[in-house]
Amino acid sequence: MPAPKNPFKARLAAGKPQIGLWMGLANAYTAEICAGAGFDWLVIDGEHAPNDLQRMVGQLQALAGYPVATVIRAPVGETWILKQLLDIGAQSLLVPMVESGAQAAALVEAVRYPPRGKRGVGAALARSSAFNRIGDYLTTADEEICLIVQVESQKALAALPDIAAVEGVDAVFVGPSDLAADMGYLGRPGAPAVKQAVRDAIATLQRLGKPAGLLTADQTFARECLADGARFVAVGTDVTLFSGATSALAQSFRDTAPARSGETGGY
Ligand SMILES: O=C(O)C(=O)C[C@H](O)[C@@H](O)CO
Repeated sequence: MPAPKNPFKARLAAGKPQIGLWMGLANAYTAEICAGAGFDWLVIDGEHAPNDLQRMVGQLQALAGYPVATVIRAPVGETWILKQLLDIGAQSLLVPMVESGAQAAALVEAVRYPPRGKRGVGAALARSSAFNRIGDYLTTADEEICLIVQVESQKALAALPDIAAVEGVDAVFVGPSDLAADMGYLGRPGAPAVKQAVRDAIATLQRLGKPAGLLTADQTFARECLADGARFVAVGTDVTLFSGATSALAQSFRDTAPARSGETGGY
């Protein structure tokens, strides 16, 4: 019995665009709500959300029964955490702050078993092998791993051809927020210069035949990038949707309610 097929990787290979959502609420309950929304893929963010391994396992389990692909973003591209994420069952890994071909090649080694790589062999204990019930996991896992590297600095964009040329890098995610910061537009991922840099990167990746993706809550920009050839676009985050909606609802009554007299509680 082989490792499970990776639907995210399969859709990339088929050239089908995938619409996703970023999850930073870091819990299985809201992850399951997102799973039923109709997105093609969901990111469990291990970099900027309070996601530890136990929380990420819980979210993987909550999502397991739904027709949605899961991508886990590692906090950093280091072997020790990548092997743990793979062992808990992540098949698609998003690794931040990749800036060279050499760094990308080292990541490929980290997510592959010997002899093609250096991933530690712990499948006997791992959820990824269905706790050792997938008999052929060790010899079939590599093919179903999808390694997505993030380019999010000017240095990374300059190295984009080298990064994209690395065998084993399955896709490249362009990070508008960090790219903006690096370009001198901190907090302004929608600045024209940043948007152009993102679109140029997508065009380069299209030319190199490497799937490109990004995260943007700007739906117009998302559609522009899809038209440019982006293959996996996250169009929002659970945190900002939840935070924005709750604030808007509260404010809508603030505009009509009398000024509070300072009393508390007492519903
Ligand atoms: O640089 C980016 O953009 C990303 O990598 C996504 C952000 O980190 C995400 O957390 C939204 O701010």
